[in-house]
Amino acid sequence: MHDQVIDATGASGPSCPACGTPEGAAASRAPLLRVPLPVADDLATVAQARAAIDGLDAALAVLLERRAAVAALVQRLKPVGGFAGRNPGREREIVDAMAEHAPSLGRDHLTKIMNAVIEAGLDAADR
Ligand SMILES: C=C(O[C@@H]1C=C(C(=O)O)C=C[C@H]1O)C(=O)O
Repeated sequence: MHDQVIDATGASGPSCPACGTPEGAAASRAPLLRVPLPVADDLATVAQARAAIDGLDAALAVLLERRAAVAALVQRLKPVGGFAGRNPGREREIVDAMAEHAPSLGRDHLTKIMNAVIEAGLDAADR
């Protein structure tokens, strides 16, 4: 297992690495998510691999729920929200940034994954 710290913001200046909130009052309210990152080469059995998947999926579920809530906020804040306000340019930027963190998945797979994530988030925001 390896520690990997991801600066999810890409922003300069001091900010919370987990949420991008600039240092200050709001940052202290943001919970942190810390998860083990399994390495496939270290796993020898189906049971070990499934346990690793279960751990990753638990973290993914937390991240996806948070992401959907923040994406729903954007729908309320921007002039045209929901599916009508879909922004392919912004979605490409998201995939490009993610591809730097996941080079072995690559842009094509990430595009498929994020398309599903974004569509499900917009659908959830609609309800
Ligand atoms: C959140 C936004 O609205 C939509 C949803 C996106 C997302 O879930 O990341 C990205 C772009 C838009 O299609 C946005 O415009 O930033």
